[in-house]
Amino acid sequence: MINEFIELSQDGYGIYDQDDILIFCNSAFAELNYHPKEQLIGRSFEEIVRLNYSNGRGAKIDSKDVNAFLHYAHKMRRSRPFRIFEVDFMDGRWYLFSEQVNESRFLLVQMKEITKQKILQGGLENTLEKLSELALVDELTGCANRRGFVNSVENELKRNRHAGTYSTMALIDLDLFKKVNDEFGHQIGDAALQHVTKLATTQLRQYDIFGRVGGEEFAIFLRNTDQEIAFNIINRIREQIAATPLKINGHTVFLSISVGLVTEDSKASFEQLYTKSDFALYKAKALGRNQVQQY
Ligand SMILES: Nc1nc2c(ncn2[C@@H]2O[C@H](COP(=O)(O)OP(=O)(O)OP(=O)(O)O)[C@@H](O)[C@H]2O)c(=O)[nH]1
Repeated sequence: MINEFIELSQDGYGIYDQDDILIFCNSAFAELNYHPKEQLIGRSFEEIVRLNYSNGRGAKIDSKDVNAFLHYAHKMRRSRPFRIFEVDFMDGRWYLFSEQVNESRFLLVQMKEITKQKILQGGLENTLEKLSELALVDELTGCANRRGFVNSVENELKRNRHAGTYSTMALIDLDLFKKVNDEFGHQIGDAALQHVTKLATTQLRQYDIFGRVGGEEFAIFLRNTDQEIAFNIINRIREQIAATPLKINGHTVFLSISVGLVTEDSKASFEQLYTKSDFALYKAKALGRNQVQQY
């Protein structure tokens, strides 16, 4: 009875003896090895692999070197009483293989097709990756959004808590941005936000953290940077933005930024840095905009 069900099964079943000669297989196993049962039984595992490989069929062999693959497979087969692993085939199908060894070192192989599950899993992984990216990235400018910025800065602060170094946070707000939108329209306003992002990020070092933390508000975190150097970097960004108007659709849009900056030792929290730089930003606005003020 069990033999009848094994023969009917969609899963492939095969038994290799201690010399790795195939002594039994069902029809599904034969079909998965692209030969009738009679042509497979009596052949060794190695012969079957070589046969499929020479016909461009069977398991995808990463190294493109069938000898290296066989060397690896021989090492792994019977290395444990039970093994389970996934195999992708040259025709695009995926199989879950399991190998069971008995006391006489005979090996029972079971092959179950999992192509559908692999496709779903791949789609799900891609979607998850995109979703987590979306959660941290600002769609308009491509830089970190508020959450992405906070995450990165908090990780950095955690890493540097005991380093005894200085870090700087700068809060940037576009000046009179409402007028830009009112005069040129929201679309050009959006382009201005992209323009500012590009100008700022090209001035920054690879490990500086930049993000859009509000509608027309950006923030920069400079680790390991004392006040004077930080001021120079941020002021250069301010000068560059003031000197590089956005030219778009025949318009020239002049932009400037106000910046509040604070430098603290590595024990400061994100909230402390943010509150202090916001305070300095308020000062920069009150004193006439297009300037950097330090806390
Ligand atoms: N185009 C565009 N505009 C935005 C976006 N987010 C916020 N804004 C605009 O930014 C403007 C901010 O205006 P306010 O907060 O009044 O400040 P301001 O005009 O920049 O003036 P000051 O900050 O005082 O220099 C508003 O008009 C918002 O509509 C966005 O994603 N795209």
